[in-house]
Amino acid sequence: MTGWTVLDIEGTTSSTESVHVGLYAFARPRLGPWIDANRDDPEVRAAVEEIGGGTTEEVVKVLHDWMDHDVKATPLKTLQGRIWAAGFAAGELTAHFFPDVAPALRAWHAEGRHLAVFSSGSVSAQRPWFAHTEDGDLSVLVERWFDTVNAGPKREASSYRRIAAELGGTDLLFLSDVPAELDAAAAAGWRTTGLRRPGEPSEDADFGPHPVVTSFGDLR
Ligand SMILES: CSCCC(=O)C(=O)COP(=O)(O)O
Ligand SMILES: [Mg+2]
Repeated sequence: MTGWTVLDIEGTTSSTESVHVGLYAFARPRLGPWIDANRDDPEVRAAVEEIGGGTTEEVVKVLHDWMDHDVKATPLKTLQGRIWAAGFAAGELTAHFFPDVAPALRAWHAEGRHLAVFSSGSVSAQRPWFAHTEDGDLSVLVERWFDTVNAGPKREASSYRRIAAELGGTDLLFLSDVPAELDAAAAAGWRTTGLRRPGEPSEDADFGPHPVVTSFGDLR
């Protein structure tokens, strides 16, 4: 078995609740103090400028509004990711993965399949998310990490072409719970499979022409 399987996180490897309730609630009260403490950090300064600048209070108001509406804006993801990374490092956060995910990732890796992640969550959040799971450190199984900064928006085919150029090869499979993301990957020539997990927002989604599974255990 060769080629790459590229994983979405929220709704695919992990529950929406674990991201929205666990991670978002952790970041929300910390955004303002974090920005104030790290104003001189180039990444933080760039994120604040991209939001439009202003006082910390004004910036946080925009960030909270994006979080309330689950807008996956890159500057929000950058700042959240840094706060979550600190939370994982301090032992204050643990990642949630659906029970079928760790056994499947270990089996695919053992068979020689390459694994990568493409999520709206920043790479600085993706790595500790995979490293601090109830099933142990899954980050050692993942060779490449992509987000909206180093790949581009998840609903645009150009992002999947960019990732394909980075990974090389032609056997590329993208797993996601969002049909528009699968459409973009398919337009770039990738194989796709939708995750319709019970209790997730994608439960009633129309996946159109994409194959659909409810668990990683159903994937060959
Ligand atoms: C652990 S990474 C943080 C998850 C996150 O913030 C997010 O927006 C996940 O979106 P996805 O593209 O993986 O559905
Ligand atoms: Mg998702």
